[in-house]
Amino acid sequence: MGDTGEAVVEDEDGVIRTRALTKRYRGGQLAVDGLDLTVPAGSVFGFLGPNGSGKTTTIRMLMGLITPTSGTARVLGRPMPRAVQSVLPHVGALIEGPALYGFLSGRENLTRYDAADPTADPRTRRVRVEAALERVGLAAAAAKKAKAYSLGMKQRLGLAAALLQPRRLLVLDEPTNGLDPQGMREIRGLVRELAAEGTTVFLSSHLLDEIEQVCTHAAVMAQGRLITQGTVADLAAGLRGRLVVTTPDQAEAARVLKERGVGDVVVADEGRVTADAPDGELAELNAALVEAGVRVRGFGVERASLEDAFMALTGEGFDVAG
Ligand SMILES: Nc1ncnc2c1ncn2[C@@H]1O[C@H](COP(=O)(O)OP(=O)(O)OP(=O)(O)O)[C@@H](O)[C@H]1O
Repeated sequence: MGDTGEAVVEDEDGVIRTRALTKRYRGGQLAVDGLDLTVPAGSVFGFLGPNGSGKTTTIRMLMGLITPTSGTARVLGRPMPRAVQSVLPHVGALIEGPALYGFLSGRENLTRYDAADPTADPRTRRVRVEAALERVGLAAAAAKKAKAYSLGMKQRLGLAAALLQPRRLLVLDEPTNGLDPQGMREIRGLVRELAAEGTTVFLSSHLLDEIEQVCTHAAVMAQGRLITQGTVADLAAGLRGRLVVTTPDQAEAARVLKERGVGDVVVADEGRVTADAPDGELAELNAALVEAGVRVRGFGVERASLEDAFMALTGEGFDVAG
């Protein structure tokens, strides 16, 4: 809306930056509550939270589709929704499933998308469309009608549409939702490739392992609020792992561990004894167990997962289903 004069710049404070971003829907629902988000350039940023935690609402504000109730959002250094016209050409988005014409082929759908972009040169349209089809692995199925596509193929076609132009930022809302494991792998592989080429990718997910597999950074949402954000490694490392000893001699193992000053020793199920990961040498502890006659069948530290981090932070489980 008029604010297209300044060039889009790389904001050193992040490709996406929100401050106290808040959305209260008309019905009174506080969907996003005071969100401060910083997405570094070049990151694959996972926006994680259970269903209804405010992810889609945030993405819709970032893309200028809805107006915040209060607070600010900057994308590529420009304020949204004010600078929507200068920002969106640099952003590829896949939100709530792509809108496709079922009676048109994949290729024809992409051609339509490209033609709807006033900045796209019609003379090079064919080349762009073929390159995008190739990119997402749909070249062989390009002549098929979109209604005959599987969910995964439709999702890939949506991604192809987002990739018709080189993008600085890709915003993907639950890109693997409803896909089978093979489809998920393909989308994740594509995300990794795009990131390797320097595109910042912001993707929402309610799947913790997905975030752990593809993201460098993550933010965790619950009930409209940001719980934490940072590198995925730091989020999990913020929690110490658990020592896990597998043995038929659980009571004796527990006694030895306590004697050695190991904290929070718990006799668990399946012949396991767990405890805080110790500071000292693990081999010595193992030797002490063996020396005391404990039959050690397994011994090691289990790394804390993002799911552990989420539970530690919220005191709640994560709805990994769905
Ligand atoms: N248009 C709307 N009007 C009123 N309330 C809404 C609207 N859209 C979403 N909400 C509510 O806002 C909250 C956040 O929803 P949102 O869709 O942003 O969450 P989400 O994390 O994206 O979840 P999902 O993964 O289910 O899409 C929910 O309580 C939801 O019911």
